[in-house]
Amino acid sequence: MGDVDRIPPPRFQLGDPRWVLELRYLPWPVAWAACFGRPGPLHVELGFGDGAFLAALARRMPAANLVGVERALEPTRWALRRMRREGVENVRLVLGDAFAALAFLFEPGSIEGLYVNFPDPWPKARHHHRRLLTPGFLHLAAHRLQPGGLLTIATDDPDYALWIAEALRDTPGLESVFETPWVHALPGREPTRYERKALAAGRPCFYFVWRRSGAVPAPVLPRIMRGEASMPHRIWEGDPDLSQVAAQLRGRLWQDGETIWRVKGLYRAVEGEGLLIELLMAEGSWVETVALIFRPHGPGLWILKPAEIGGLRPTLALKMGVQRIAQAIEEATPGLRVVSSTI
Ligand SMILES: C[S@@+](CC[C@H](N)C(=O)[O-])C[C@H]1O[C@@H](n2cnc3c(N)ncnc32)[C@H](O)[C@@H]1O
Repeated sequence: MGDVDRIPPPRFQLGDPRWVLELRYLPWPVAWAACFGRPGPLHVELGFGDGAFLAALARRMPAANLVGVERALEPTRWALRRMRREGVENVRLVLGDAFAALAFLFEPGSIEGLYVNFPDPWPKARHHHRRLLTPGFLHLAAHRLQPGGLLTIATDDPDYALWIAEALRDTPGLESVFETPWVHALPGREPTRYERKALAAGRPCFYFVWRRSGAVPAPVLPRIMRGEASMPHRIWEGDPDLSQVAAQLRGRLWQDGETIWRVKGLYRAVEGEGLLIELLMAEGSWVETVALIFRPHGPGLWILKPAEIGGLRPTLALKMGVQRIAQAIEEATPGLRVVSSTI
């Protein structure tokens, strides 16, 4: 057997603080001028893929500070290589979710140019909830742009383009810089990887360039626990029956004002005992899925806590979600005695 069961070491480690920043380790919001070592207009690309567009933009605007956000590791790795190879100095790459980055890393009215190139269209209606562009996202984008700042979106999916045109029209404080909601060519633009593919296949592209032209009301965002809040957890003494706990949790839904929690999935540990609880949380326009772990914590003790993955932040909704799951566990296991709790 030997090494078969061992997890291989990561092929690549991000740890290059000069270029790559991990969302979960950044202060909210980031003092970008300090991060770049100089003030400068902020330009942000969300979902930068291989980084070609970002690198070209950085060369075209040497005085600007450019931030790219991408949630997938592999493209971030390609982009990092590119920045090094091409000697690009005025770019920082953030590994994390674009919505979260926009919401928490950037001050209102701070971005001069925001770019979303070829966001995944998720054409099936039942997958629309996976789209990056939602009315809530566009509202947030408008709020983060400075007055006169530009939001540029490109897509080759005609259905998505129609949806985007309508959604932009409904977003407060934005207007198209053109007479029409989109144009089919933007001269001088560096085509992205997806754009090249679309153009090579003869698919027309739709380019939206919308300006922040008016007031934008503050969007509803998750409330963050301030101060020295520790991640919510609870420890019990007792002997829970995991089947009972799972039965108590399966499909549960809770609502408190604007916040909704739903148990999306339950997974039993393959080795040892334990449950992984997938919890969907929606607060205002913010929707995220977190994983909570319920497992033994020393002899006779059990712990419920968020899993340390996915750039979790101590939001109030997370704390209240852990509270609800803890209550359900206690309902399923009458003999449990709380030993310690931060919820
Ligand atoms: C269709 S690709 C387009 C890549 C590149 N912009 C281009 O035009 O070639 C969409 C990219 O957005 C990234 N992405 C999708 N949803 C995201 C999110 N919520 N946060 C950050 N990146 C995201 C994907 O990982 C992928 O790299």
